[in-house]
Amino acid sequence: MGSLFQSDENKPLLERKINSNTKWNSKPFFKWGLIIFVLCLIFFVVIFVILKNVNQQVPSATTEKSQTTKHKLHISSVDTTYNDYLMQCAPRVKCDPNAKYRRINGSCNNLVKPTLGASKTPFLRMLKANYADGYYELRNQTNGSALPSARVVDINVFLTREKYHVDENNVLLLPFSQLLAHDLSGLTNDVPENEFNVVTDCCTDKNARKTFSQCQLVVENPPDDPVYSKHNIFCMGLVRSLTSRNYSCPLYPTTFMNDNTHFIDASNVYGSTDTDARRLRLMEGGRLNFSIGDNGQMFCPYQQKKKYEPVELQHTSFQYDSGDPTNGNQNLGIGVMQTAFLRFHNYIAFKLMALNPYWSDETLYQESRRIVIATIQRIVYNDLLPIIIGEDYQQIYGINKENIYDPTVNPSMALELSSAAIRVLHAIIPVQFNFMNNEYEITSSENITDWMLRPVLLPIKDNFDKLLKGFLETPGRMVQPSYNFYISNYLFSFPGKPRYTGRDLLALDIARGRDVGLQPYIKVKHLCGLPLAKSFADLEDLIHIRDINKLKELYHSVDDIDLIVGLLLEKISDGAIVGPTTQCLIADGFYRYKAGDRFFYDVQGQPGSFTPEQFKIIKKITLGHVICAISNVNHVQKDIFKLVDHNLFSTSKLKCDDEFYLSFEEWTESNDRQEL
Ligand code: HEM
Ligand SMILES: [Ca+2]
Repeated sequence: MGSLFQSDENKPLLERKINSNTKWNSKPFFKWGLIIFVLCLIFFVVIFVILKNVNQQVPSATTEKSQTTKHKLHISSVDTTYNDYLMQCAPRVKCDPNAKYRRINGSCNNLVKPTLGASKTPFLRMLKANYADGYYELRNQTNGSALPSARVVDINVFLTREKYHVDENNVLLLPFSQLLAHDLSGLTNDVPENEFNVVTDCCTDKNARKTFSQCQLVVENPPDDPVYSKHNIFCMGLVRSLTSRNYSCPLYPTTFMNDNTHFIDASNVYGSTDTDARRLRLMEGGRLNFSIGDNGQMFCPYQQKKKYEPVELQHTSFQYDSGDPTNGNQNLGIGVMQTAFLRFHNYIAFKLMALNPYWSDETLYQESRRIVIATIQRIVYNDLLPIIIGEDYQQIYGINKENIYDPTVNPSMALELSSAAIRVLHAIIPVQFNFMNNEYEITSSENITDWMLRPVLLPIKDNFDKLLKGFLETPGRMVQPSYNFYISNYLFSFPGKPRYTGRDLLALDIARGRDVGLQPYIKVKHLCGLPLAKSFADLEDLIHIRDINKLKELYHSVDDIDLIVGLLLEKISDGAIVGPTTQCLIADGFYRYKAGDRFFYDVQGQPGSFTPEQFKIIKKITLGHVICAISNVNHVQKDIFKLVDHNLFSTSKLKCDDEFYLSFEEWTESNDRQEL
């Protein structure tokens, strides 16, 4: 031992100096050395355990590494096939870094990876795809047996206890959220056709399931189905989604492409391809093309007859055209929103033209578009998200901060979000829409499911205004563990045919999660930093024991529960309208769509940034301004998504004429000459 310390001279200088300054002899030094050694050992063990835990929380990507963590709550997402997509399929894109306006297809937002967030690029995955064959076949339970039928899950867990709890929010929350959903996400059905180009119904066509892989998503209705069995309807002919293979881009594991731009950029108003955008433009005064309704009001243009139409669209007399016509026509609510933002665009274009008579059609179009997009982004982050995930959560997550653009953030939509978490809001779909006049009288009501894919009611008389008024004045349905009875049974029933020819939206959502290969609920919950459930009993922290017991009867293991099923059953978090895992997934997504968007309205120092004076105006625009500008509704509430009884709180109703005047003076050319 002594000899060890005799060779002290060979030690590094610093250490030797310390030793020389202390009067340690070899014995205490040995003692301290041992202590330091033990402390180091403990330190390394702790680090090892932490790292192991982190690895378990975020399973490694198949092809690409995790993104940097931006905040302690942020999910380190995996981006499974984006690099493969870049190498094998991405088109070459040349960007102009000085371009002032975002491109229609979303490319060139990120100047390093120009296709990030563009339309027809892969959805992001937070966790690896979960398929039986690791590739495409729908997942099985952990014991190898098939998952329970999605319809059976709905009937047993949700449908039988369907009650209608009303909310303090109004119905407007629904169509605006839906408009947003289809701005961000566009998964397309892979509709099978036979050799005569006739669309095949995967349920009724006996051979279809053997012939077409698309038909694997058929959902079996149980023999004791409360609605369908007495009419001898034993299945729902759902079809799988288009994959990258349909875009001549064979990626492994199966990759789904977003048909819309991933950004919040009103792509469902303007289109996600240049061809669509051009078709939708009037090419005059910067305005969008439109049609005229009964009373001379402006509506979306009619859709030109397409050669091929999915079966659902064939039974309608006419369809409106828009940036996402399939979803834009889906129900009267989203139809109102599509119309509202088309009108708002044309309203702004008209105002800008009055201020700048010499501006070209292109400049008027792009400037109006830029203001419309900024308006939508502002409503989402200022008014919508605080209701959905809660203001505090939004603050903690860092979503509220201005000017947070970071080119390393991937702005893509995650499948966990689009095919599960956002769809939790399907629970707020009411049964009916009320038509209301400015005297607050309900003049009629229509079942939403009776008018799916049939926007024919919209342009009749003053229906548009009355629907909008009805949205503002009718209490919404609270998020709860069920969808309403109609949407759970009569979705897309054929006009003229009985309602029971329809489908079940909740079963469809469960099936869609399986189609895109989502991991089960507990894995995603754990990814959000919540405890990993190892048994059904462990679910009790967030799910009611009564529901756990039902899940036990349906699923073999806690590890088999479908994501959306768990999300819908979770206790609602304080200050939010959704549970903690949904909150976490939504927060993650909306952090991306902001921090990953170079053209986000509050980003400064970019060619597309608003001038400080323009920015001040943008910050004043609310959904109230939009409604007042584009409709005959004459009063709106300040908290636009809150239900305010006009009898009790007449002062909280603001008069459109007085309160919601919009001026775009800051866009006059003399003020903004360098930028235009
Ligand atoms: C009356 C209102 C609504 C109806 C009838 C409705 C119905 C539907 C249907 C039928 C689908 C396609 C399901 C599939 O094949 O996978 C869908 C998809 C979707 N819905 Fe809704 N929905 C409504 C409102 C909402 C709302 C309020 C939200 C929430 C923000 C929402 C979010 C979504 C999302 C994110 C998708 C997936 C979009 C995609 O990736 O293509 N929906 N909805
Ligand atoms: Ca978009």
